[in-house]
Amino acid sequence: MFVTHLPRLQSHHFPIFFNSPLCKFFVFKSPKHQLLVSSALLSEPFSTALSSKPSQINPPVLQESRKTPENNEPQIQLSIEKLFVPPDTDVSSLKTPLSTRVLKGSNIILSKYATDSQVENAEFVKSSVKTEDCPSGGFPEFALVGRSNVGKSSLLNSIVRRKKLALTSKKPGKTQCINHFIINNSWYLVDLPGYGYAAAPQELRTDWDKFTKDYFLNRPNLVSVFLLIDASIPAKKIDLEYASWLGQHQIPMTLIFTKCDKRKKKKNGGKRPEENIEDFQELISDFFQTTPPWIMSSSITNQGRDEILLHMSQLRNYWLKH
Ligand SMILES: Nc1nc2c(ncn2[C@@H]2O[C@H](COP(=O)(O)OP(=O)(O)OP(=O)(O)O)[C@@H](O)[C@H]2O)c(=O)[nH]1
Ligand SMILES: [Mg+2]
Repeated sequence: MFVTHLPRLQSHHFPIFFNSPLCKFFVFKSPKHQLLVSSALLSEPFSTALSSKPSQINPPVLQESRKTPENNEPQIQLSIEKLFVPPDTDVSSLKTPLSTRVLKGSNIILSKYATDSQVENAEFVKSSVKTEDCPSGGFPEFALVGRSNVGKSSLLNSIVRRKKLALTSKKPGKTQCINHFIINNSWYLVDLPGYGYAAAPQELRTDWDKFTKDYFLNRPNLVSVFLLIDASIPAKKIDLEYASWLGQHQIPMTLIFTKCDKRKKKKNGGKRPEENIEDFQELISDFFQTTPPWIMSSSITNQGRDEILLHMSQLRNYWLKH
């Protein structure tokens, strides 16, 4: 189901560090995910993924380029204001070309905070159904949320390179608690129940919705939510509404597009993951003033695993220093 109307979020909902770029276009090519940059120069970074509190500057309105490439490969074309530049990052002073600083299959610029991204060890800590029961200690954490069956638990396993650390299932509704996993004894990954599982009893669904939203609103060490969206199917209204809810409550968000390995046109409702991702971007541009950071992934091919870890490391290290 497609969304026809969602509330437009005002600029004060999102911290923006963006300052007039010399507008040039980025071309994101698929399936090789090459990024071609004609030229680029930015003077200030901007952020939607991290709970920092910058002064607010409206981004300039730039055109999006949608040229067809000569070899007819599908592509996502991004203008500079659709890139995510981490806070405290001055891309005009980067020594390497900006194109080499964009994480593969994403709109994310890599900052000086991207260090210690390897997972050395990962352990399950505990399951909770109340925010106040979650582990104490104040380590930075990232929560995986998304529709039931979108692949949250599978992505967690892919990230930590363990097949069964988080339990997965073909049937939706597998994860039912706030599950904390500690990584390298220094940060948490959190697996959450999915939303939108129509077959679950209404009471249970309301319960999951209540405690996950309470967790988002009241967990002080939550660095960013990772909202998972199935890229193998067209955008769902419930996903757009969830993204909108996170934005309205100023909860930092990164979009992870899952199941990017599912490329068969028939199964995908006639659209490839790149096209569904582009459609989703288009739909959220109606209610987000700046593009949130996003990354393409697959738990089958492990696409996006290193990029997600690098992005988490830069968000985490910035958070720890501020
Ligand atoms: N092709 C493909 N299948 C995937 C991918 N990720 C997950 N799946 C499959 O999708 C199904 C659901 O995966 P889970 O990881 O359990 O999904 P979940 O979001 O944790 O689901 P709930 O806990 O029920 O909310 C399983 O059959 C997975 O094998 C992916 O990247 N590609
Ligand atoms: Mg799960």
